[in-house]
Amino acid sequence: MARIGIIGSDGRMGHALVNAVEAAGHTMAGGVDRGGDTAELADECDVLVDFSSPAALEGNLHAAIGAGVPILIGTTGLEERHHAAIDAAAQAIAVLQTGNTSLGVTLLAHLVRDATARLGPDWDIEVLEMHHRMKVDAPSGTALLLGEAAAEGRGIDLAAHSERGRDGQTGARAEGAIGFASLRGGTVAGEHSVILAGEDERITLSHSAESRMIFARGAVKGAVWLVDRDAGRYTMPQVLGL
Ligand SMILES: NC(=O)C1=CN([C@@H]2O[C@H](COP(=O)(O)OP(=O)(O)OC[C@H]3O[C@@H](n4cnc5c(N)ncnc54)[C@H](OP(=O)(O)O)[C@@H]3O)[C@@H](O)[C@H]2O)C=CC1
Ligand SMILES: O=C(O)C1=N[C@H](C(=O)O)C[C@H](O)C1
Repeated sequence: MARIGIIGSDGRMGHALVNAVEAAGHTMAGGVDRGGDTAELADECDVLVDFSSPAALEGNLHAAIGAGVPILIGTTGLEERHHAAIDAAAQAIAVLQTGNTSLGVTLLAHLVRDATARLGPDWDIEVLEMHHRMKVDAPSGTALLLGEAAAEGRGIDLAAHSERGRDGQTGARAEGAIGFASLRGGTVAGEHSVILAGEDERITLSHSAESRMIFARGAVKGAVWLVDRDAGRYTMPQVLGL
């Protein structure tokens, strides 16, 4: 039984996580939100789970390192500097960061990597996502994770090939681009499609989240898996054995 501390406990994911922790037979060590004492929480738990905000990331890593506890980071909207901070923290503690903790998306990323590795470069890659009206970052962390999988399969660098937010006289599609489009509205928990568009045919690989519980269950699994791991940066495929 693991004692799990939740950062962002009063948010949409925080509420789902409380349910998932109890359902899996683990213990809620406590939760913090904006202005809370994350260092104190870290001292009282076996693992921290962070679904809050990129602005909180550095402080959360600092608290985890201070207490010597692992941390699972589900927060999205992370930039290069956040990933550098995670890499540095992973020298001292076990860290798992992912844009999506669900089993379905973890498998989808494998399928996307495999498909883009098998198809030639004349197949255009587009990533489409839709989320609820309250989501604050775009493209979603999952869209970026899937874009990364597509880029890996094709053997290219995602940053150098991303096309985001097309508008106006864009010109023809850049050769080798990986395009991203984001829709927002209603209460959609998470819809992602990777569209592979070739000459006269198209393949769509997609995932639909029907509830936030899929993310919460995956996060609890990942958090428990992190307890007592050596320092390092880990991934959801490692947790799920995919
Ligand atoms: N990886 C995955 O599988 C998933 C990732 N996410 C990501 O998780 C994050 C949270 O999503 P969601 O729950 O919908 O968002 P919410 O806005 O509902 O919840 C965020 C919570 O974090 C709190 N918070 C904000 N800033 C801080 C801070 N500095 N320190 C501690 N707590 C803070 C907020 O408090 P306050 O309201 O006071 O600001 C709020 O309670 C997002 O980045 C989202 O994209 C979501 C689903 C799945
Ligand atoms: O903010 C959300 O709600 C979600 N965020 C994650 C993302 O950015 O991909 C995961 C999930 O799609 C829900």
